[in-house]
Amino acid sequence: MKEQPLTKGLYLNGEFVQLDDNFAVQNPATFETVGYVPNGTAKEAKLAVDAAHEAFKTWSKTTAYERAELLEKWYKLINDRLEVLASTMTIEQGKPLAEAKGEIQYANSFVKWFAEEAKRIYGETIPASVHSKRIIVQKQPVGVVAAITPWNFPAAMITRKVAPALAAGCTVVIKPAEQTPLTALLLAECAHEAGFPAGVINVITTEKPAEVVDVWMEDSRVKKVTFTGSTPVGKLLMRKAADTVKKVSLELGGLAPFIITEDANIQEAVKGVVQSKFRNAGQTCVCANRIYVHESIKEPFLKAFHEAVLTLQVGNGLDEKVDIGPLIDENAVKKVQHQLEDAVEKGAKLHEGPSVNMDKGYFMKPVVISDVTDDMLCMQEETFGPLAPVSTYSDDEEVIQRANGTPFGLAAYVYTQSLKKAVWFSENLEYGIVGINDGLPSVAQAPFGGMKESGLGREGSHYGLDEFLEIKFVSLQLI
Ligand SMILES: NC(=O)c1ccc[n+]([C@@H]2O[C@H](COP(=O)([O-])OP(=O)(O)OC[C@H]3O[C@@H](n4cnc5c(N)ncnc54)[C@H](O)[C@@H]3O)[C@@H](O)[C@H]2O)c1
Ligand SMILES: N[C@@H](CC=O)C(=O)O
Repeated sequence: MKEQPLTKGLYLNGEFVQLDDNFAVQNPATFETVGYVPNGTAKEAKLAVDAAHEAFKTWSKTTAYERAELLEKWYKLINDRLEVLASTMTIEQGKPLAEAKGEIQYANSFVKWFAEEAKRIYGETIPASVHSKRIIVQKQPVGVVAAITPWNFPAAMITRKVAPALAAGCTVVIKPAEQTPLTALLLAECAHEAGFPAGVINVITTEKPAEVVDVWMEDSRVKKVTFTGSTPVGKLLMRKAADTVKKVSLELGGLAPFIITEDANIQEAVKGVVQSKFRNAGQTCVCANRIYVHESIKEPFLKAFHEAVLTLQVGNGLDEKVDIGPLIDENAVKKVQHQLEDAVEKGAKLHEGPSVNMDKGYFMKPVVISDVTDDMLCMQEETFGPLAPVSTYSDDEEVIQRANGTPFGLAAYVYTQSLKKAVWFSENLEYGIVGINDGLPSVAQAPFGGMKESGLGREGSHYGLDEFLEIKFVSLQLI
């Protein structure tokens, strides 16, 4: 029997609210409508800030232990609903069910980590230069936080922001991506049942992102904006934040180099590059985008890489044999196809991928191209799809220059068996995250974020908590 589309309300001041105007959520694998959610407007955006501002007055005064307890309850409810959260994510976003479950666990690891970390928001005392004074440093929550998230990680990009914000004592207004609001609202249902007070968490779904987010950018009660998404939208928000001098964290696009040196273990490098390149059909900010292989191992690497790619199965993510689901929409498919055509026109060699027999859905087969040069589009702009361009290099100085020669600086990878090279590359790559013989470096306890135009600030770890805290210097004179 065909499932009925889910109908959900947006989450405002502790209630799920229906609106007359709703928009449809489409399954990118089948084009079916899988849900309807409210099309929030400036009105709901303002009501959300009113609620979050009011709730901040009491939430910010709770003890770290009280906040930790609620975060732990949220964690447990998310865990209990792992299956429904994952299947909802697969039908609205497309990623294979096993990957969706992995994302829910990854998302929940932030809730767990920050539940524990809430209790470790330590201040400091600093030796004063006169007998009569004491210098005390206190940390306090910044206030109402606006969190704007993308569709590629519909759960983890929310919890990576919201869990530390709540742990710090902030309240939040969230705008999930229009493609993936259902997962966000299920997370809100878990939070509601966990017992967070009304107004502490608000989720405004909308098909008009600028209308909602502009209200938050203009409102001086919103003290911080934390955004994950494309670099152009991130820059726009940074400009808008200037008027009220909001704190800003930006997790933006990448163009990750994946360097395989002459002494690398080729089988391990292939495993790592497949993991990094094709996770979420190539739609992750830290995906290998430019693969640089030392010229002396080009042939054995390409052969092993191509063989591995031919084993990948493309299809509907609900089918458990599937490794690669659909892309998010038609524009995503067009962008990757355009990069592929541009590369082949400029001389790249195509190594055909596995066959894909889907009559509907935004599917693309994974392909490898070799003889790639830096003037090709796939080496200059984020691909966000299953196209793997392989270029060769001859010495380390040359490849580091090519790897760093971009405005992006999110993640980079190096596969090598030489300790000296591992250290040299990790010190010279201008990237916020460097995976050495590791194609999957993201974890809750480590700082995630980019340099240059890939972003500002860090998420995850104790650094990610600092983003939601003000530092107050109290100068105490004993008179
Ligand atoms: N660095 C990271 O941690 C990280 C993680 C995931 C994704 N990303 C990046 O995100 C991008 C893919 O996500 P996307 O396509 O959803 O990005 P996007 O910038 O189009 O959208 C991200 C969010 O911004 C909202 N938005 C869009 N236009 C807006 C506007 N004018 N004003 C206010 N909000 C607006 C969207 O509705 C969505 O919620 C890629 O570039 C990827 O690298 C980065
Ligand atoms: N893939 C990232 C998120 C960006 O897309 C992660 O590992 O957290």
